[in-house]
Amino acid sequence: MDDYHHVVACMHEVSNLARKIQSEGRICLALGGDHSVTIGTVDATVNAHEDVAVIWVDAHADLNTPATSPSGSAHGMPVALLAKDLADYWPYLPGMDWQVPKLPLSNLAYIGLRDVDEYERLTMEKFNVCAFGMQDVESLGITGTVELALRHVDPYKRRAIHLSFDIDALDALEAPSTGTPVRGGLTLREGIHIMEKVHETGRLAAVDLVEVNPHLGSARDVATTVQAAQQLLLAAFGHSRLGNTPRARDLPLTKGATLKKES
Ligand SMILES: NC(=[NH2+])NCCC[C@H](N)C(=O)O
Ligand SMILES: [Mn+2]
Repeated sequence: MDDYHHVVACMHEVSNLARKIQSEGRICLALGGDHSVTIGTVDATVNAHEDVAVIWVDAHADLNTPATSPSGSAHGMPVALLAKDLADYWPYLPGMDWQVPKLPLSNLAYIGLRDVDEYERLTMEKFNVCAFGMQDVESLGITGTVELALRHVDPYKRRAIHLSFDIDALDALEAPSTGTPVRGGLTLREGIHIMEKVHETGRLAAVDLVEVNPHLGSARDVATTVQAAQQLLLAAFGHSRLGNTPRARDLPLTKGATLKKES
């Protein structure tokens, strides 16, 4: 692919901004768009924190290099570019001098895989990458899957967590407006469960919600996809399906009503 270095150069800006947000102690949210935005956002997370775990929820592994990619698409490559273990597999690309691959593949877990290219498979086997494909979600259930994924990437419960969620991890019925949809995926409920459990750790540092493309599909497809993305994000940021207690913990009195007994 000839213009990958342009993408990488733009991602320098994204990384700087995302790093600033995280250094202020805020959770960085990136909405996309192309999954290659993670070249900037994950770079920021690994530089803003000592020790980082990545949960990558996706139908695809996004683990190609220019030498292995069947499509040449940048969104199929970000994990390979970020991975420390794969540094030697990249040629020198002008514009990417700022980017140092720092993420150990052992700190990453995939959830939702069901469309993995041959060389991505080979890479996963060679580097023993932790991956929960849809078969695993079927046999372990989503609760077991998330528990094991978190235990793998963050065994001592002390790492900052970067959660990268490609909307195509959801079944194409749940999120049709995306560029590379694959049937047989997660339900929205399973996606929400992942978000809730990662939120519960209290160590969420950054979230990407990507590959939402409102230019694809009918108006109904777009509404379905955008609503799914909204539900996922609410869950990631602490919205409870059972309701959240208001910050002001007192129940307001209706005008004219008086409390007879202190409760
Ligand atoms: N973020 C995505 N939607 N990635 C899809 C990648 C598809 C395919 N594996 C490729 O490398 O071209
Ligand atoms: Mn992806």
